[in-house]
Amino acid sequence: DAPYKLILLRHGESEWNAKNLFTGWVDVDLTDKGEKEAIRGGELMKDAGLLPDVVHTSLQKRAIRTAQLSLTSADRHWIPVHRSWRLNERHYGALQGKNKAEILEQFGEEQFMQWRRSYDTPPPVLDADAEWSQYNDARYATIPPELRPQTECLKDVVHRMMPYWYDSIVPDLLTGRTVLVAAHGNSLRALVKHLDGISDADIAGLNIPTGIPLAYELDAEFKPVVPHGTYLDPEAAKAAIEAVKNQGKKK
Ligand SMILES: Cc1ccc(S(=O)(=O)Nc2cc3c(c(O)c2O)C(=O)c2ccccc2C3=O)cc1
Repeated sequence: DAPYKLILLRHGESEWNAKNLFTGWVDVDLTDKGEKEAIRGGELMKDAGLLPDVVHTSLQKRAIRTAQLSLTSADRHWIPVHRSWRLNERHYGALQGKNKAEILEQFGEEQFMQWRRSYDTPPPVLDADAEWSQYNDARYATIPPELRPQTECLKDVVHRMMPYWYDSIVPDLLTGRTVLVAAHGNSLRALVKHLDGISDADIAGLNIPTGIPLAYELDAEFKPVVPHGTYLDPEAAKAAIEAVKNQGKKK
């Protein structure tokens, strides 16, 4: 019975975050800093006595390794793990592999700002045989080709993530298990949008700090007992959220 315990953990710095490139479905690894963030995330769970019984993650190594590193430092490396493309980062289409300057040059400020704020406008598609395409990657062979993303808007991410929430995560919660979801900025945004009932207009402005577990207690209707959940290191979370807000204002 309620309350159900859910922990969200966004992977830390990746090799392309450090280079300020759009990553999306490109499968880059964590940097040393990103690994340390994951380890600290596990320590925070352990200190809080919030021990996952099962973990759900994506098919991308930065999330898979964040799950493993955090669970190891929480002494919970032995729990069952489930991986799905439905928890992958948002597919950034033709922007994958590009930095801000290249995008501004190629598409202009107007288009850039529109994409940035938009909920339902996807970037241009990435051709199946393009340099940063994963269209023919073995791990996506089980997705029917017509369903395989070649670009996504946030709305697309919500729609492909929600079946996984209902069919795979909720059943685990219903058995009384504490569930860890170790995933990405936009796949976690999609989940938080659903949990907290955030509007299409507001969700683009929501940033989930990396490496700090976000704990939700859900009632019998799967509504958060505390809206927006509780970060296991509230000060660090507050500072990180402020920093991203200021970074976004930077020209
Ligand atoms: C690689 C990169 C480019 C631009 C930035 S930003 O400082 O301008 N902030 C930023 C930019 C964007 C985005 C963003 O969240 C952001 O913080 C987007 O979400 C986005 C979604 C679909 C197309 C384009 C964007 C987008 O340009 C950060 C990182």
